[in-house]
Amino acid sequence: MTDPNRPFTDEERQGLYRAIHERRDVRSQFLPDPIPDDVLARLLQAAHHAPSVGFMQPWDFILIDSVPVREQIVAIFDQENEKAAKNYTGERQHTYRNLKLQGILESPINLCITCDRSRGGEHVLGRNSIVETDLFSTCLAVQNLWLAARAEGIGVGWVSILDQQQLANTLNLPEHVYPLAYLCLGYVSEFLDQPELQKKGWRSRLPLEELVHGNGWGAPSDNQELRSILTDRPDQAG
Ligand SMILES: Cc1cc2c(cc1C)N(C[C@H](O)[C@H](O)[C@H](O)COP(=O)(O)O)c1[nH]c(=O)[nH]c(=O)c1N2
Repeated sequence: MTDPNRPFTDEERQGLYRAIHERRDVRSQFLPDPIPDDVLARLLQAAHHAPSVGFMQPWDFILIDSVPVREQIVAIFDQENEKAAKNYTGERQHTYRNLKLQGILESPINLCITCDRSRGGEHVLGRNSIVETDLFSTCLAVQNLWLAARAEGIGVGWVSILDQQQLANTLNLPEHVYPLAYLCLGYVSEFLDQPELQKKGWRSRLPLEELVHGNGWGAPSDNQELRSILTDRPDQAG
């Protein structure tokens, strides 16, 4: 058995930061190649090892490879995306309509990660005050899977332009199970070097130093040394 207190080697630490910084939301670059079962199992294990409130583990994993089911999801997406496009006018709407925001059929497999809101019974440790902590926990499972996938060379795209009730009906979810994340998974032709929305001029990454406050909202931190290095990626410093 390995010692859980052994320090991470430099290489292990760099690998983790690399997965974090080079993870991308993928829509356009999927290849049709299937994901081998052992790789898929590792991704699901990574998700299942996420933290969860009261160790509730509220997630289930619905693997969707059926083309007819995925076509139904695309129809839900098209309907919601049309509504979303109408939130913009002029050039902005034109840009929106030219964004590719899902790879449901291009990817070889889709995965819906759900949150069973009743798992663990009526009183889940840590969930008595903030009831949404089951949803937060499930988001952490998504992120674990997303990072593990990046390390495996697999792209993940989150599709949320979907009517939740129609999605739940299509996947036959019981009433107490919430479809938290609809994900497209597959190998990719390339990982972009920056978020696709940034590359296409939709929105840019905010400067971290503007987001770090001291002792309350809006007050810049007094820690000048910290402020001066926030512009660099700390894993690449020195
Ligand atoms: C909860 C949630 C929901 C969505 C997303 C993300 C998350 C966290 N993202 C992906 C999102 O656009 C992307 O993460 C950002 O643009 C940043 O890019 P990278 O993920 O760093 O490549 C996303 N992308 C997309 O094309 N269609 C979508 O419906 C969604 N929905």
